[in-house]
Amino acid sequence: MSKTPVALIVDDEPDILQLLSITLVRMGIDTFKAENLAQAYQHLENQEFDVCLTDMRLPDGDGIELIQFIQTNYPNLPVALITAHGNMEIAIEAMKAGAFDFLSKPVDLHALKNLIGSAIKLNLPNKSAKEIPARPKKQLIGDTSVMKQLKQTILKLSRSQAPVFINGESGTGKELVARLIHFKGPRSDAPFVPVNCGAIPSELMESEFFGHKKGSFTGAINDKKGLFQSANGGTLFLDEIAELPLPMQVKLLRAIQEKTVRPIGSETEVPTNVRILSASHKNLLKLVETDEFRQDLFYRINVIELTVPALRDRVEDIPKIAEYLLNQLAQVHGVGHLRLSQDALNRLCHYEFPGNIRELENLLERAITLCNDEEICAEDLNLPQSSSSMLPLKSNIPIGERGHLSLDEYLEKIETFEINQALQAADGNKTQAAKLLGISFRAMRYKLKKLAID
Ligand SMILES: Nc1ncnc2c1ncn2[C@@H]1O[C@H](COP(=O)(O)OP(=O)(O)OP(=O)(O)O)[C@@H](O)[C@H]1O
Repeated sequence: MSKTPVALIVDDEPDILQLLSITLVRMGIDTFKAENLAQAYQHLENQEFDVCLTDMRLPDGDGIELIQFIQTNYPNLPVALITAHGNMEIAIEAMKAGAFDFLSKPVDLHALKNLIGSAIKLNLPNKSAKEIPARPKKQLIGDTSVMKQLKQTILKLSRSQAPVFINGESGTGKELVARLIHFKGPRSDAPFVPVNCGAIPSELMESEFFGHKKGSFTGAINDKKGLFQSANGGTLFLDEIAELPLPMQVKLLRAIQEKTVRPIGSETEVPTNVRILSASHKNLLKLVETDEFRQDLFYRINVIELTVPALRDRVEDIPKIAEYLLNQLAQVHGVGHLRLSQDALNRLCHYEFPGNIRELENLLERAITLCNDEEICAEDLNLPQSSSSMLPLKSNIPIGERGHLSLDEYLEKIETFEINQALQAADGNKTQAAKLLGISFRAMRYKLKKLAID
């Protein structure tokens, strides 16, 4: 029989303490109560706990102190802060200090149950291999110190419910990092729902995120669940969050803050229990300064920021990553063992990789189809002539030789050239090509149409 979970509740108001205790006991959890920090420290010394709930204001200190104490002395114990309603600043401070999650007063029973459920799962013994749900097959390869640090941070963050913003150039592995945070944490048997914010047409965004009721607008022929509801219990990964139009940013902030959504055409709010992870290759703080991204949303999603380094900043990892990707590609293509010649490896280690690991993946995939035997040589890689080139997508349009062309025609020619180069580097993937060019998917779609590029 599994052991009964034990919770520590810390609050200086006896009524609240009693109420929380009764609620938890009804959920099958043993509780210990403390009215101040001193009592809490004493309980922690005498008893092992599975979860701790603490109020912010305590007679001999505050909840943040307790969170820090637990982080240092009992790092495996999930602790959540109970805050005054709407006090997001304190909630964010608590999560930065290592709190697993927070609850707003008056405590909502549904939210409390979800929180306790996730916390208890954290310390359950590892599931047997059979029980483990589909995990991401892909691994995060790399032994450089920056990658070791990243892996440790992922493990730590997987135990928390805090929103994480993942920054890094296109193709560095931001989505992979988000998946790992999800799959190593207590939400792993619920869905991980990735969404590319730059790829949803603005007019459909609200319905995509929050769902709609049948008949609520032309074309709404059925009830539709939104992404928040699809990710319920799990994680919603907002990729390219900088591409969200401002009106949508307001609605998203509200949904995150209130933990409810209202489908279009519905009278009622639906509670949601979703962890938000987000990513962008852009500098969000700069966008906040130019009023292109809302500051309040920025602070809400960026409680913890994680940077995935560019491949050129961890060159020592290139051989291992290349070998790993080659093995994966060999399986996909049904070919035997493949290896890189020393020459090919040298070329890769000297290449700039503007498209990072995704570009390496594309490049190896092309090389597999070109190579004659099981060894991939430097020529098969088809890298630009000058391997030390910092800009492999250099325009070959002579600047200053506009000739008879008008300025617009000349600029269009350069644009067409650069877009074709990016499409080639991204193996025809328009979303990736747009990222390489530093433009949104919408802008890319517009330009492809305008310039009649196939
Ligand atoms: N460290 C790594 N080891 C092995 N494979 C990796 C690593 N990092 C990324 N990859 C692989 O590289 C590809 C690109 O990664 P991913 O999609 O996570 O990047 P991204 O930063 O989210 O890209 P984008 O900005 O374009 O959305 C994926 O196939 C991923 O599995």
